[in-house]
Amino acid sequence: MSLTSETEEHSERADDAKLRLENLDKHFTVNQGILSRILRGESSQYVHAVDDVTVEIAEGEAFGLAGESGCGKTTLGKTAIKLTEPTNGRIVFDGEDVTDLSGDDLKAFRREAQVIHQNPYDSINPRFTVYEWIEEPLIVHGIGTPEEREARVLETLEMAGLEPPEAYAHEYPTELSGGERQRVGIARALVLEPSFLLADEPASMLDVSIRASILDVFERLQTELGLTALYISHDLSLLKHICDRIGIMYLGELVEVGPADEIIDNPQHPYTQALVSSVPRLDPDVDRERIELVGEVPDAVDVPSGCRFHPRCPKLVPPEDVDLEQAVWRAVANLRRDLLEDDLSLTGDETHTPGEIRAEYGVPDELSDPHVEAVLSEALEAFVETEDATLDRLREALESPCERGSIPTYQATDVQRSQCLLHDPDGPYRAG
Ligand SMILES: Nc1ncnc2c1ncn2[C@@H]1O[C@H](COP(=O)(O)OP(=O)(O)OP(=O)(O)O)[C@@H](O)[C@H]1O
Repeated sequence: MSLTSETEEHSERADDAKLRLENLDKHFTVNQGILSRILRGESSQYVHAVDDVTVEIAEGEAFGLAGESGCGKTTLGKTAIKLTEPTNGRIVFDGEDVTDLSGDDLKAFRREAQVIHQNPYDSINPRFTVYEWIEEPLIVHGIGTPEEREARVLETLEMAGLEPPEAYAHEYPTELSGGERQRVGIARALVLEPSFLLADEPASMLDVSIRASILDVFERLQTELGLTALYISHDLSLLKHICDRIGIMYLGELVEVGPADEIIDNPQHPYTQALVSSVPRLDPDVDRERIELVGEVPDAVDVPSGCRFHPRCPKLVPPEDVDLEQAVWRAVANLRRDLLEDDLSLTGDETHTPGEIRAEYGVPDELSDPHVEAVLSEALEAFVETEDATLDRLREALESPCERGSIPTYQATDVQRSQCLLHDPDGPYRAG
C-alpha cells in the first residue's frame, strides 16, 4: 500500500484516534558561528530530529517508541504534546487541531497531556515537600478549594502506590528512594486527571528490582484510568511488556509501526530486524540470528539520501543489473560509499594497493559480476594513483535504488507498516 492509501486509511479511522500526527517535522538550526558560515559559504544547516512522521495513537492505547540514541524519540514525544513547537505538520488531539494552540487553549491542552520524566532525581524540585510538589499543578490551573486539593493529592499518591499517602505527603523528595521519587513524578502527572501520558524512559534510571514494580503501576493506571500513553524507551523488552503497538525510529523517521508482539517476533524493516536481534533476552526461547549493525548512526544534519538506513543496511538493494551475493554486494557498497566520501577506513598510514583496500573491506580480489568488477577496479586504480579520482562512474553505475528519492511507507504485513523498498508490492524487490 502506498503512502496515499495509508493517508486515506488514517482519515477513515481518525475518529478513534486520541492523538494523530500528520507529516510532523521538527528541525533544529545548527548553532554555527556567522563567520564560519560566511567563510565556508554555507547557509543554515538543520538537525533533522523528526522528519515527516505520520502516526496515530488510538484512545486507550499504549504506544511505544524505540530506536538508537539520537534517532529523535524524545523530540517526537515532546513535539507531539507541544512541549516544543513543530517545524511543519499537524497535531490532532481528540479530533481537534492543536498545532497552533496558544494562551488559555494551550493551558487547557497541557492539563490533558502530561509528561513523566526520565530522571526522578532531577525532575523534582527538592525545596518542595511531596505534598507541595503534587498540589502545585492544581494551584497553577486554579483547581479546587484547599480541602478538595488535599483530597485529590492524597488520592493521587495512593494511585501511584505511595501508601499510606499521609506519611509521604510531608516528606522531602531527597529523603526518598529512586522508585519512590518516580512514583512522586507519576502522581504529579496524574493529579490533573490527564487523558494522555508521555513517559520518556520512565524506568531507565531505576534499579532492575524497582523497575518491575514501576511498570506495574503504569499498567494498572492505564487499565483503571483508561489513559492513552506514549512510552519512549531504548528497551524493547520493556515496550513489549507494556505497549499495544511499537514504532521504530531511525534518524528522525518512523521506519516501522505495528503491534508490539509482531514488531518483536516478526520484524519487517531491516533496521527493526537488526535492532531486535541485538537484544538477546527479548525471547530466550527463540534462537535469533544476531544481525551485526555496521557503523554508527550518521549525523542528523547531513542525512543520507533515499532510505536513511541504506549506508548500514544488511539488505541493501543492488541495482537491477548487479548480480552478486548479498554479503559481497554489501562489502562493495561499503567500499564505494567510503571512496565517494573520500573517507576510506584503512589500518596503518602507508599507501595501500587496490588489493589491500579490497581486503580491508572484505571485497574478493575478483568479483563474479564482470560489470561491477570493471567499475570498481577502475575506481580503485584511479583512487590509488591520483588520490583524487573522478568517481562519477562508480557513483552512477553502482547506485542502489535505496539511495534514490524518498522512500514511501508500505503495508508490509496485514498489521505492519514499513518504510522499505522491499515491501513495495508493485516493486521488483522482495523482502527476504
Ligand atoms: N534542542 C536541540 N537543539 C539541537 N539539536 C537537538 C536538540 N534536541 C535534540 N537535538 C538533536 O536531535 C536529534 C534527536 O535527538 P533526541 O534527543 O530526540 O533523540 P533520542 O532518540 O530521544 O535520543 P536518546 O535516546 O539518546 O534520548 C539528535 O541529533 C539531537 O542531537
